[in-house]
Amino acid sequence: MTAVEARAVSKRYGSVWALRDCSFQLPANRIIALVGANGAGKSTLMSIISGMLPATSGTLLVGGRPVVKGRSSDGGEPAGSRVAILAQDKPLYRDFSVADMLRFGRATNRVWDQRRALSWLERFAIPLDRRCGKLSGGQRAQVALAVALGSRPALLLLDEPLANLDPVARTEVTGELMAEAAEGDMTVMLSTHIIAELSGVGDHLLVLDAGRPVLSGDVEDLLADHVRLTGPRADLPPGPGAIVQAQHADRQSTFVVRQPAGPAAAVVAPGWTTQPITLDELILTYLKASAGAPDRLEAAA
Ligand SMILES: Nc1ncnc2c1ncn2[C@@H]1O[C@H](COP(=O)(O)OP(=O)(O)OP(=O)(O)O)[C@@H](O)[C@H]1O
Repeated sequence: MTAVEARAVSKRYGSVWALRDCSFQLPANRIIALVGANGAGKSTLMSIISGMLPATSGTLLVGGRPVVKGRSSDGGEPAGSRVAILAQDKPLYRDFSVADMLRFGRATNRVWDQRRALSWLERFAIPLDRRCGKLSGGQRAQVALAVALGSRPALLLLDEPLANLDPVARTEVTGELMAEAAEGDMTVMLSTHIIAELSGVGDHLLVLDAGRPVLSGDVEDLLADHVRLTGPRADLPPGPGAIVQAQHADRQSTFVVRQPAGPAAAVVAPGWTTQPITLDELILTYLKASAGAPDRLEAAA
């Protein structure tokens, strides 16, 4: 099942291309990590997926249905294409109590699951009678998450939502979200520019660089498919596969290679060693490779 499909989606703000010809498919009921540097286009992509922002060109489908700008999350669409977005600024009414925010959620969403919202708040010990303006940044993030979860989205978009959480809370939140996704009726897409935040979080990866997807896939598959080969200086690695990165010193060459049939295809030629690659290394390798590509995005049309 596909949660989100992008077909040649581009977005231009004036003369700046924020997204350029993005095509990808993201599987349903998973945690998708959307990774990219500042300005890579993550917020823009999430805004388009949520229907808040129109694409300049291309088509985006959620749950198989094209996203139409302005369609609200309670606009009557089928359950499979309901989207909730938690943007960086976490809109909460400062004078509302936490309980008021849940009432607000119930009043503004056609579908509302009070039990789900309440149990999230209980899980993180957020006092219902406290005014939102008196909550810490991390607690406000939890309230916003509870309201988003209460709307029972098929797709929950979290735009750098964990920034205000301490490391313990962050691990707990992502663990709970993974459990909710594993129950089978919600896909979570969370964006970050901090690769270290990712470990153990996303099980599917989408890496954006300067508005283009440079890597997408199941994290385990990606890690299994890539290998680092080090050996005597050579122009090409000693086996099949696409070269993602090549580095040469006087007497030694190192290649990161994407192999056609997983690590079983690794050819260990005399003098060569193979090493697995970590998730951080994999992402950085693709970002570096993309930065060296000739058609970088800065050029405005
Ligand atoms: N409203 C806007 N008007 C003009 N340019 C914009 C606008 N919003 C974003 N941009 C530009 O589009 C590009 C992508 O921005 P976007 O906010 O989507 O990136 P991001 O990956 O979410 O970045 P960050 O991690 O810093 O939040 C950047 O070059 C940004 O300056």
